Amino acid sequence: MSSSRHQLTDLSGTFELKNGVRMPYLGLGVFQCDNVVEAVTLALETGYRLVDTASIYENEAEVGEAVRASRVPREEIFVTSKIWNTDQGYNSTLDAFEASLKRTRLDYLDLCLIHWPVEGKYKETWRALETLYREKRVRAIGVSNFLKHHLEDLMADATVIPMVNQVEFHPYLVQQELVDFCFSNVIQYQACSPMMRGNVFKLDAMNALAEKYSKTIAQIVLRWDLQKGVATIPKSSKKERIITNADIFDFELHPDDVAFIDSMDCGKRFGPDPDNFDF
Ligand SMILES: NC(=O)C1=CN([C@@H]2O[C@H](COP(=O)(O)OP(=O)(O)OC[C@H]3O[C@@H](n4cnc5c(N)ncnc54)[C@H](OP(=O)(O)O)[C@@H]3O)[C@@H](O)[C@H]2O)C=CC1
Ligand SMILES: O=C(O)C(=O)[C@@H](O)[C@H](O)C(=O)CO
Repeated sequence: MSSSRHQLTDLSGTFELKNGVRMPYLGLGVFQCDNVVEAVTLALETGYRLVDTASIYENEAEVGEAVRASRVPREEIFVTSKIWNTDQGYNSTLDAFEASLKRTRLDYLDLCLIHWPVEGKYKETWRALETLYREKRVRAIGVSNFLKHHLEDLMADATVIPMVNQVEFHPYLVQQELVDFCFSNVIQYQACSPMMRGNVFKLDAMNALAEKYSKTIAQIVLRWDLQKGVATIPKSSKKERIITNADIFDFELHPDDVAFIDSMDCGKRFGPDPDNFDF
């Protein structure tokens, strides 16, 4: 996937989901963010139009507060939340969704994801998300941390194909086969932990690329995401970083450098393995 498919001209840019809803390329992740209202407010002022939260992050209320107080109209902001593992199942998902919405004090969510593929539960969870989607309580539905076999299993019974798969994605974990499967099924790939939970800043090879382009390592890795057609949700709670992380629309990585970053893939995760998690 190259930049030629997308213009990648500015921070207001979006990927079109299978149902026509437009999802911003880049958003602010707020896992373990200690100043959510301030960070989301600044991000929206900077031009970010997507915020990624989850019930387990225990900050949906702060995300909603910042979104509601923003000068940016609600319809221009894309809010994602997720159904946590212990809430999976049909009725419990409906309840968890209502609880999330209540905490945000928003009228709707833009995207709701199954957070992890809990065996024996995720199909019923999906059926509940399909209900919420049909009832127009949420503009798009998707999954997170789903591998190809989880997606194939889910899609065998689904009436709505997931619109997004949010997955750990960075230079050490590309999972190209999963990326290709999602692209061929029009499931938008979205990178979580795009900066390897901070570990990308230790890589000499990324530092060399940053020097070559006179950019920061964060800007290189986030630009690589977009040139691969992958949406991305970097987290920072620091003012300067929230601003500079989004400054990725005035340069283009050469295809050889995109391929070079691809070649760093060694299958290393910084988060849990979707086939082996216990929470
Ligand atoms: N669906 C899922 O299961 C998961 C979803 N996510 C989502 O993805 C988001 C991002 O992933 P996350 O795991 O938080 O990690 P990231 O890969 O985004 O890395 C965040 C770390 O990088 C640091 N950082 C950010 N920008 C810079 C910079 N320019 N220079 C130096 N350091 C920087 C941050 O520190 P500081 O804040 O101090 O700047 C923080 O320590 C989450 O917030 C969450 O929304 C994440 C994990 C799993
Ligand atoms: O951030 C998330 O969305 C996650 O699910 C993970 O961070 C997960 O909670 C984890 O890393 C637990 O160790």
